[in-house]
Amino acid sequence: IVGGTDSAPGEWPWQVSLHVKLSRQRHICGGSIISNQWILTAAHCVVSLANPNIWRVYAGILKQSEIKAEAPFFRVEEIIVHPQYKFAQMGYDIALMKLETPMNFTDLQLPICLPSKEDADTLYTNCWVTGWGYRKERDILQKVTVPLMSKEECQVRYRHRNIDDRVICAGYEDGGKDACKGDSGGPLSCKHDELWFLAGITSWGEGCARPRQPGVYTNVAHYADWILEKTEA
Ligand SMILES: Cc1c(O)cccc1C(=O)Nc1cccc2ccc(C(=N)N)cc12
Repeated sequence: IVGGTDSAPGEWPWQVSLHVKLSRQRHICGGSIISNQWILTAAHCVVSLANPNIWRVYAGILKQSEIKAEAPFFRVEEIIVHPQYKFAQMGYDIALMKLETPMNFTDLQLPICLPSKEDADTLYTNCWVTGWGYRKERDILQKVTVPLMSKEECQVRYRHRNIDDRVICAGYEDGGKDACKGDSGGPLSCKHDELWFLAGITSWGEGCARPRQPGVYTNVAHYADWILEKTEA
């Protein structure tokens, strides 16, 4: 996150940190709790690390420094990448992780509401992106508020890309506040009528926090059917 501030404990209880343990262990991406045994993240986070056994899901944490050898984590039973995913800039940047054991919800680990297909054109006016990503891997979970941008304007900013209703763009004309690498897979959380909705999944952007180069997020409402089909099976 660029230009953000420290989050408070329990402020984003659906935010998880996805770690991979090979010879060493490190944070790879963010993710969101959408039920007691499903995490939603970005396909580009998992597609080259498709073995569920190397992943560790940390929930209910605020600081990466809380993640010590004895810190509890959830193992991953299954990873489902969207079948049409090729690379982030082409869309379909969405993936599901099924936890080996369902989690108990606490004040520090709770699901976020999924938008329905009909919510695809809701005009959210209070959206935040969170993560432990660049600049400088941060210890405390960072948060920054970002205004949503129209598809038309976003297409102008990314004229070599196809910006359609499968993505949401958000950012400032003058830059300075944005998600960045390492925040990938994490939530774009929008508060609407007193409830928080998972409007987007942090996907890509040209650099980070550059003027006129907004962040691009997977439009979760567009994939509502796919998520239900895969998680209700
Ligand atoms: C390619 C790259 C790096 O190597 C290091 C840092 C950033 C980048 C980059 O151009 N963009 C990015 C690479 C990977 C994930 C990203 C996620 C969000 C954003 C965003 N601006 N909202 C930019 C990303």
